[in-house]
Amino acid sequence: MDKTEQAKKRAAFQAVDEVLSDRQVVGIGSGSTVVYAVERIAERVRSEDLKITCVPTSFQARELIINAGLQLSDISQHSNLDVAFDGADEVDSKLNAIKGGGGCHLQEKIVAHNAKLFIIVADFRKKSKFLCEQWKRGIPVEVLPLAYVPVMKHLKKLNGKPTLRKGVRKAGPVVTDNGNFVVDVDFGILEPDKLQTIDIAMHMIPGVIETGLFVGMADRAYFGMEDGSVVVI
Ligand SMILES: O=C(CO)[C@H](O)[C@H](O)COP(=O)(O)O
Repeated sequence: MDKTEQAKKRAAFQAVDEVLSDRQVVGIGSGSTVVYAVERIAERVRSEDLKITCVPTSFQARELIINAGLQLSDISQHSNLDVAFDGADEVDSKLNAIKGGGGCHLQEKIVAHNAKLFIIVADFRKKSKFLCEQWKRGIPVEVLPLAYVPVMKHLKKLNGKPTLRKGVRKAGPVVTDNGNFVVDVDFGILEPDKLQTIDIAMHMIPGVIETGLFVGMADRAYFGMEDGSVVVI
């Protein structure tokens, strides 16, 4: 396992060990770091006989839950979650985050918003002072397919540089689990006090379904560092 994978695993394991307790309803995020959180939840469920109910944020999360033998529910049956564990593309020093590198931020945001605790697990590459310092792909925005052209026009008026996300093997745009497109918008480096204004402005554009800016949502972030430590903010 390389250094980055080890860092992801350490962060996820420590977060689950410190936060998870019996009889919780737990949101399961998406991406590669959350895989380790699910691994640790499943280990603890088995060894401590915990009663944990899991709410997925994506097709991937649903499969992770099922394959780990955990109890699967959904947000309509369990809309009051105790905690949600999720990865992030970048986290600033005030715990604001960019999510949606994997295109799952709509369901991730719904689950995080309905959780008492929202815990981010990530490796050292995701820890920044300001958002978009290291993450150069822009803010992921989920967009209604028929509206992507006018939405991109209006994102440019906000001084953003929008790009329609294209598939790697698939010809044409990436389609989310919800049947929508993703537009990645580059606004340059974003200082914490600018985030809410820009997020509200994007939400005001008809056709924008959800942004990957998670402003003031995270309660804690666990970063696996290169030196083997875990930094918690
Ligand atoms: O927001 C996400 C998916 O929509 C992921 O949590 C984010 O992309 C981080 O993924 P990884 O843990 O693989 O770095």
